[in-house]
Amino acid sequence: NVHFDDTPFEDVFDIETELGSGQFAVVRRVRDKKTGERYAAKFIKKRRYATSRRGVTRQNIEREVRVLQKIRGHSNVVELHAVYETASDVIIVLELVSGGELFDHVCAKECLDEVEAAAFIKQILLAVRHLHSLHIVHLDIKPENVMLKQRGESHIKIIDFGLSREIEPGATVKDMVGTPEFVAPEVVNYEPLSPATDMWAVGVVTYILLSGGSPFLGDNRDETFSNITRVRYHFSDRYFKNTSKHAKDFISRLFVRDVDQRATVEECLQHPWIRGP
Ligand SMILES: Cc1ccc2c(c1)c1c3c(c(C)cc1n2CCCN)C(=O)NC3=O
Repeated sequence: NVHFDDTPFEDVFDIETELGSGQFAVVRRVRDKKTGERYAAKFIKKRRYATSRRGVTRQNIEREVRVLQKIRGHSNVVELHAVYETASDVIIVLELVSGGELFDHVCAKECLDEVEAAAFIKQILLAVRHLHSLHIVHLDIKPENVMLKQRGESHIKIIDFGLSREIEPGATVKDMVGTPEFVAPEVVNYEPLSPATDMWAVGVVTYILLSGGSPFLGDNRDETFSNITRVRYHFSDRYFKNTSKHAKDFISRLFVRDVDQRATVEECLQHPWIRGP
């Protein structure tokens, strides 16, 4: 399991380059001094005082670590390697995925052909099925959080479980989380979150992979939210003229307002667009 090491982080790893940064976390590429192995280290700034709004609470950090521990062992989910703590940060050492973001891959090609897109979406569905089977929802599925293991290969890994949480069946979790253009109507309306919330986001990612455009994005946040709650999207002929009926049906089964009617991950894996010929 994960060793919560008392050895100072700096004694074990050399810090190489910064890979990315968010509001309260910085991700750096690090190298184990003994083995030469490279990892991604996520430095999470700890909240100093209860009344502060800066930094992340211990409870939220422990939740992310607990989720990472629980989901280990699936080839489409990034592996947790170790956890360290300093006075100011908790450092989560993670498997390094060096193929770049799926987002960049799509941008480089403007949009993907259906066979390639379906192959990526199938892997995302396999990772999501793993999470949902453990009653965990990701809550921030978007192209930036889907990364290629190696450049030029099509093996993807889901990363960044900073917003993920365990949702026991029947439990009610409400929270305004996620990235506006990917959130489901229940998030906008502050209604209970569920695995279906992830499935909506899979629909948005699929739409983007096939068209390069974002289905609900408006000129501002309010317009985006209004498009989402009214499920206002369309398959513009410009991008979807040559898209198969199966692909459009796959997306339409996910852009469903009623969470009980929305396709589950199992139904998506059985869909003709994913099962293929
Ligand atoms: C080569 C590279 C470049 C940027 C990276 C990563 C790897 C990366 C990684 C992770 C996270 C949470 C964020 C990461 N970022 C930040 C941007 C992610 N959307 C991670 O868990 N493993 C990574 O390799």
